[in-house]
Amino acid sequence: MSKILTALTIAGTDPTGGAGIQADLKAFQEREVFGMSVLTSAVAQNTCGVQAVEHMKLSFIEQQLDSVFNDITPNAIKTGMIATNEMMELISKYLKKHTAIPYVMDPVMVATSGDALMEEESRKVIRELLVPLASVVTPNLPEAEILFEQKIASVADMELAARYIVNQLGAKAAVIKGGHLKADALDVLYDGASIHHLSAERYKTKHTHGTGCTFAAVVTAELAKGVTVLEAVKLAKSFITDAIHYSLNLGNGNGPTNHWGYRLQGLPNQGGQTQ
Ligand SMILES: Nc1ncnc2c1ncn2[C@@H]1O[C@H](COP(=O)(O)OP(=O)(O)OP(=O)(O)O)[C@@H](O)[C@H]1O
Ligand SMILES: Cc1ncc(CO)c(N)n1
Repeated sequence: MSKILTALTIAGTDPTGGAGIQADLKAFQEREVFGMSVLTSAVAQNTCGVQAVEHMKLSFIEQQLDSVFNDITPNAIKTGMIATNEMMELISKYLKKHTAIPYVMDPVMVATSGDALMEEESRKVIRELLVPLASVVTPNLPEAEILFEQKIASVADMELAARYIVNQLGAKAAVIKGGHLKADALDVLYDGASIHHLSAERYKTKHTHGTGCTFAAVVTAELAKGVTVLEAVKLAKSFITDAIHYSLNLGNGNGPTNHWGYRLQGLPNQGGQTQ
């Protein structure tokens, strides 16, 4: 029998299931990697926005990490919402003990709705503590501008930002997601050796809640299988494109993507809401 692969997400929740831990676990499952999760913050949110946030006590986050690592060592780790400096310090200490495990760092700062998911003063700390440990960092454009400390106004700037995150901040790779661009959905990857452009048709849809979480979770699941960052990111790009294309039209705001959209590839878009 082949070995069962596992992935761990360390992140916040979305009770409506489109983003955060829930999205990560669905994506892991779709990629046939056994999903595990450590909760950092419980977030009362839905497709319309964030209503309230409760942070877990640091000691309880540590206990959850111990529960996982004392029993099942994950083949890959992803972090999503880490709201405070203290959480970042704790998690970075933990990751430093496990540097052989591929680590995908999604620098979650703001929800699709515009609500803040990280304290303002932690934006510097995440650069210093977590970025250097990452196998790949997956910022969207606003997050990349914060890490790069410069405006990103062109594809050339995206390339510079990706190189900066690797060469200056110490990550092994960085993919700047272009979901917030006007033209095609172009993502720019620097894997430490070369720049790669991953482009897909931009769907005209408001249902993009949790796209970033889902994308990074697929990268994590693929890295658990031992593929290269380039292969993992290509697969994630294809997965998220289908998840957006076969969207579900759930909720009253920015709805979730379809985590099983990838399985519908080539089929007509039955309930899809892309116009
Ligand atoms: N309308 C769209 N059509 C096609 N691809 C898209 C669209 N919007 C986003 N994407 C793709 O989805 C992935 C996630 O990108 P995005 O920049 O939206 O992440 P994000 O802002 O972190 O997501 P979120 O905060 O909603 O979880 C990228 O591969 C991006 O190119
Ligand atoms: C918990 C959580 N993580 C990440 C995002 C970004 O999509 C979100 N909305 N909620």
